[in-house]
Amino acid sequence: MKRVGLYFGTFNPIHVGHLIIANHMADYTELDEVWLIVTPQNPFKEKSSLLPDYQRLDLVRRAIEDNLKVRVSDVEFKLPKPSYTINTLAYLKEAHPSTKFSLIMGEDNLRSLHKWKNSEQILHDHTVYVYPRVLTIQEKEDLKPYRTNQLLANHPNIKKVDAPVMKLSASFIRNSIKAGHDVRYLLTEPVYKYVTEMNFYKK
Ligand SMILES: Nc1ncnc2c1ncn2[C@@H]1O[C@H](COP(=O)(O)OP(=O)(O)OP(=O)(O)O)[C@@H](O)[C@H]1O
Ligand SMILES: O=C(O)c1ccc[n+]([C@@H]2O[C@H](COP(=O)([O-])O)[C@@H](O)[C@H]2O)c1
Repeated sequence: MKRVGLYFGTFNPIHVGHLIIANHMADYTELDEVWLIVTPQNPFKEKSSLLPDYQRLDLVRRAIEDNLKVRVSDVEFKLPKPSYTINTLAYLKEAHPSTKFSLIMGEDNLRSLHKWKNSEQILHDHTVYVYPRVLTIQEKEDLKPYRTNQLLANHPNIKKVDAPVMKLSASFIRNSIKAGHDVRYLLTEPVYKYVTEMNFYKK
């Protein structure tokens, strides 16, 4: 059975922080592949600087190039919105019956996992690979209850992975481009070239 870790994100744009995690999970854990699931624009959320779905997907394709262990998926583009992870998992399981799907998320997202639709079922049926994040003092405070929460702290399906930590976000990159800073080392070369050519995030 193939083991695939799903890494969900807006990827607006995909940056080296995302790629380091995806590659680490594919290379250092028992996962065979990592699929980057590009999340469509949430119809309930206004985001003026959000590139259209197909352009963010294109950037992810350019970023992973020919990496056989890190793939991209547009599965959520065709599914009902908003994209509940439980629905995406159900669709993927049906489409790929001989694949075992796991989730990949940062420890910051553990804070809100209990609010996800059918979160207990997700945790019961899937391994969740959790990587460390650089947390602000407030985020550390917010996480405290979950560190001591039995469901999450000692859950057999939560696997902590000591992946490299990089304090970088897509919003920092967008703001940097807008302000005219040099972001070439924060993106892969093909992504940097394309973002520059297309004048993305300049306004
Ligand atoms: N530097 C990073 N290292 C590890 N994980 C990251 C990093 N940046 C973002 N992530 C995580 O990767 C997932 C996908 O990232 P996404 O593009 O949605 O967020 P982002 O880069 O923080 O973007 P934005 O700043 O626009 O919110 C999210 O779960 C996010 O928490
Ligand atoms: O399924 C849910 O109820 C659910 C609720 C919130 C977030 N998620 C997933 O988590 C990803 C990150 O969410 P967010 O809100 O941190 O951008 C998002 O792309 C979804 O795949 C899923």
